[in-house]
Amino acid sequence: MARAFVIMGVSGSGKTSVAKMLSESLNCSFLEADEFHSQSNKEKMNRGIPLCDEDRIPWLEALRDAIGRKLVSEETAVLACSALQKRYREILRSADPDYVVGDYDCCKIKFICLVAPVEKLAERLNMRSEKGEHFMPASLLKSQMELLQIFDYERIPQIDSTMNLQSILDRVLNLIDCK
Ligand SMILES: Nc1ncnc2c1ncn2[C@@H]1O[C@H](COP(=O)(O)OP(=O)(O)OP(=O)(O)O)[C@@H](O)[C@H]1O
Ligand SMILES: O=C(O)[C@H](O)[C@@H](O)[C@H](O)[C@H](O)CO
Repeated sequence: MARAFVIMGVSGSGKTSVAKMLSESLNCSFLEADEFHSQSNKEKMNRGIPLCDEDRIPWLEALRDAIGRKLVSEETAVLACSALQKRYREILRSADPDYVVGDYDCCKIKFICLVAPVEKLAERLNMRSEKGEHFMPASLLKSQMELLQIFDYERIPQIDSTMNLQSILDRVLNLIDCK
């Protein structure tokens, strides 16, 4: 059965790195949420201004549609996406046409959250910005951490993202039972 695995978490938690490796392991498509942001969203973040729901909702809807297209064609996909709030994840979950709100076990959209201490995340983001590799500044970490909200009943596994990437991947593969 095709599923969509969403590697989620705040900026710098390693979503892109882990999701790419996972898609290679599963030999499936990789979707990068950053590539779905409008230019104005990226410029806003680059100026150190957190996005608001008005900025995020069309972006999440575009991601939902992209996941939906994969599922319709019976393709498994891996998505790297912050998905910080439950209401954002609900938009992504609705890519599964059979999703009944609250029935997380049956939903074909599965979330795995990467977590790390803020100091570690800031270190990574500062290093990345110095190299000019990304639009996201470390100054947005506080707002990202404040927004991250996971409810126990969603049963979203959390993985310590300070481990090396291979160990994180092994953990993810064990969790999704696809090894
Ligand atoms: N487990 C890890 N060990 C060492 N470095 C890591 C690890 N995970 C990520 N990094 C490094 O941290 C930086 C951020 O990683 P990555 O882009 O994958 O995170 P992200 O969550 O996708 O960030 P963003 O949401 O800002 O795009 C990169 O330079 C990456 O190489
Ligand atoms: O929801 C958000 O605030 C944004 O999507 C950010 O999380 C960025 O996209 C990403 O983390 C930076 O690459």
